[in-house]
This record gives sequence, C-alpha cells and structure tokens, in this order.
Amino acid sequence: MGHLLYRMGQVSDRVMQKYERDAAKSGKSSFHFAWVLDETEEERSRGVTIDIATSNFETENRQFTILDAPGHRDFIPNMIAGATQADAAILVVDASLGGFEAGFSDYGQTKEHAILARSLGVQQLVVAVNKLDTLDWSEARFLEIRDQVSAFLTQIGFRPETLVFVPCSGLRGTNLTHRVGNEPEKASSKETNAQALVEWYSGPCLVEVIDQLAPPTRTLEGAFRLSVSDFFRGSLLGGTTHNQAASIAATIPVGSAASGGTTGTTVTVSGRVESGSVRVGERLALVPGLEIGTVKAIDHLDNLVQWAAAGDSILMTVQGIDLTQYSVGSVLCPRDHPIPTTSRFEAQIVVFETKVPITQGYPIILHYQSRNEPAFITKLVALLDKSSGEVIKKRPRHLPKSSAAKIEITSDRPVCLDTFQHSKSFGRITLRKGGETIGAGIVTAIF
Ligand SMILES: Nc1nc2c(ncn2[C@@H]2O[C@H](COP(=O)(O)OP(=O)(O)OP(=O)(O)O)[C@@H](O)[C@H]2O)c(=O)[nH]1
Repeated sequence: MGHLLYRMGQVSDRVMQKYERDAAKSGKSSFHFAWVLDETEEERSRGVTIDIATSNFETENRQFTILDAPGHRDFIPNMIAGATQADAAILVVDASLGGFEAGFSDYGQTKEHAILARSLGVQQLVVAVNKLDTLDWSEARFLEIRDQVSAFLTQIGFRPETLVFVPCSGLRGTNLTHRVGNEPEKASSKETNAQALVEWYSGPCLVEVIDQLAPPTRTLEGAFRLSVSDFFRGSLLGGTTHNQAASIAATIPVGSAASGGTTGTTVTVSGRVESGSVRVGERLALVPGLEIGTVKAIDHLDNLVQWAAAGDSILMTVQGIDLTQYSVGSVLCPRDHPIPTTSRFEAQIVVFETKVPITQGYPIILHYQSRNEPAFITKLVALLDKSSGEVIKKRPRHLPKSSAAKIEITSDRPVCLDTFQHSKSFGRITLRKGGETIGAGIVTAIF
C-alpha cells in the first residue's frame, strides 16, 4: 500500500528517499514502503502494522480511502475495527514459498482475515498475490494459489464471479499502478525480473481492478450515525492543516496525554458516517452518555465541507462535549434519534474453529464497530441450518465448530448496537476468546 500510494503521487520523492535512508539506518531497508503507513516508532521498529492507518487517493473513476489493517494475529481487534468500516477489501496474500502455506494453514492469518471480512459484510474482495518476484513470477505458483484461495473464499460465502486475483510485487511495484511491460521509465528501472510475468499475464493492474469495484449503496435516508474511531482535542479550523489533523487523528494513541488525558470541549473526531448525513451547525448527542454538542467543521478528503453523508470517512470538530466523554466506538447521532444501547440481545452467528465447544455461560469478548466489551453467551436458543437458516435443534447443550446458531448475549456494560435489519453496520458483531475469533454474525433482536 505504501508503494501504491507513492506511485499514485501521495508521497513525494523527497519523503520517500528519507524513508529509504532512515529504514536502512535502522537495519530495515526493505520496509521503507511500509513506513508510509506505519507511522509510529513501535510499528517501524517491529516491522508490523499495529493500528489502522488511513490514506486517500483517486483513480480514474473513484475516490478511495485506504484503511491499512494489521496482518499480525496480535492486532486482530484493530483489523476488525478497519474491516467494519470497509466497503471492499484487498486481501494481500504472501505467495513466497512457506509464506503462503503459513498464512493459509487452518489457523493462518490469510484465512482468518478473509472470514472476518466476509462475516463483517464485505462483499467485494480483490486478492493481491504478492511477492511473486521471489519465485521468478512463476505462473504455476500463481495458479496454485488462485485455485486454493478461490475455493476457500467461495466456501465462506464470497461469490466466485466477483473474485479477482492480481499477481504483483509490492516491493518492486510490479503491476500495482501500471500494467506489466507498461511501467513509466522511473519505475521500470527497478524491475529486474518482471519479464517472466509479461509472458503469461496481460490482465489489469491492481489500481485498474479496484477502479472497477462496484460503488456501494449507502443508507442515506437513515438517522445520522458516526462511530468514533479516534479523537483529539482542538479544532479543524484553528492552526492545524487538514493533512496534519488527519495524521494526528490517525496516529495519536487514545488515552495519551495529547488525545485523551486532558479536558476540553472542542474536540475533533475521525470516523466513517455509517448512515444518514450531517451538516455544520447541527446539534448531536454522544452515546453512551447523551451529552450534546454542535458540529463546527467537517473535513472530507482533506477539504473543509459543509456536510457529509453515509460512506464518507471524515474528521469532524464538535463543540460542547467534554473530551473525557469520548472513547473509541462512541457514537455521534441526532439527539432525537439516538442509537439504542443495550446489555442483552439476540444474535445469529456462525461458529468458527473453536478448541472447546461453546456452552451456556461461555465468556467472550464482544467486538462491534471499533469497540470491544467483555460479555457472556447467556442462552443457546437454537442450532440453525447454515444455508437455509431453519431451526435444526432448539436449546442445544453446546455449539460445535462450524455450526450456525441463534444465541443470547449479555454484556457487562451497555453497548451501542442495533438490529441488522435497521443498521447493517451497527448490527454486526464478532466474538473472540483467548486471542482467537470464535464466531461472527448479526444482531436479530435487542431486549
Ligand atoms: N520480495 C518481496 N518482498 C516484499 C514484497 N512485499 C512486501 N515485501 C517485504 O515483506 C516485508 C513486510 O512488508 P509489510 O508491508 O510490512 O507487510 P504487511 O503485510 O503490511 O505486514 P503487517 O505490517 O504485519 O500487516 C518487508 O520486508 C517488505 O519489503 C514483495 O512483493 N516482494
């Protein structure tokens, strides 16, 4: 993604050269493109993405917001927070020998990420078969990966006709922004062995593929909902440029002195408008809590705008609600149409690979939007047929792996959820335990 953004002109040559020098100095020279999105010191020294990084670019027909999600198992909650905001996903598969096999094993991250994206409602998926340069652009390897991955993706519910596989090299830049054999001079000088790819691949490059993704439909008519993915004290209107504000919003850890530790009633939040629309001047409530504030400024794609609507990832300055009231996952909504809060609800879920069967009273971490909360499965209502959804067995004693079920969940604290029927984004949940995702599904009733 870092290389793609560089090629799309979102990172200057000067900045890229600096990353190259600094990465080399810290003994991680191959990571200079990762540094475009991995901005914190910890991410750079460990060589892994930890938090979601946001960036924008335009293709011929579309404006995109990239949410670079971490691939490492330890940071799955952050990946879930990113996937809940995504309209489409690029699944980057490591094609190198051993790399693909590790990611595609039963507990590998390629499989887990694909399941999560699907369970959280992402329907369009592009598979970037990366690092093929390490195998001299072997067509046989590409086909082997395409066959295995597409069989798996179809099995978990992606429509086979919507899946696109693109061979590429993130490091070399091959087939990212230009078709192979068609790279601009500057870029092609780095291509040392892509000739082997030209011989068997003449399809579109990654950017051409994502440019053709179907635009998502938006729930413009519903009540305004923005789930806060980050926040910091201060206004978009005072002093900071929009770009700086965006990068502050993306990088300041919540709860640090700069973002969460001090008080103040002018706060800028980042997040995606999940439904409805919002205007400068509108009065909004923050849930949980119901404090009221006024929208002072909205930034969309680095421009100050008067309004924003469902689907827009924005920065928004709100005056009147104290900084201490915000947390990641708080929801801004109209005061007369607040999102429901609940501690007990019914959900329809699919159970993933679990080491022990799920029984009544099973403790879980409930993930919804960008938030997570300790909870319990308090009732096993029914086992369902996976494809038809019909009840197979009422009140089962346990839920085996790969089953579908209706359950009741009780959370320790109130959570902002809605039924899937009312709100696709607030009606989706993921259940985790002991660092593993054990299930995902939709909210069917709120009590
Ligand atoms: N040879 C080769 N190396 C690559 C390619 N793409 C990435 N790498 C290398 O793989 C390593 C990891 O790259 P990252 O961009 O951090 O990978 P990531 O998938 O974002 O990993 P997370 O940060 O954990 O999500 C770096 O050393 C890259 O230079 C490629 O196409 N070919």
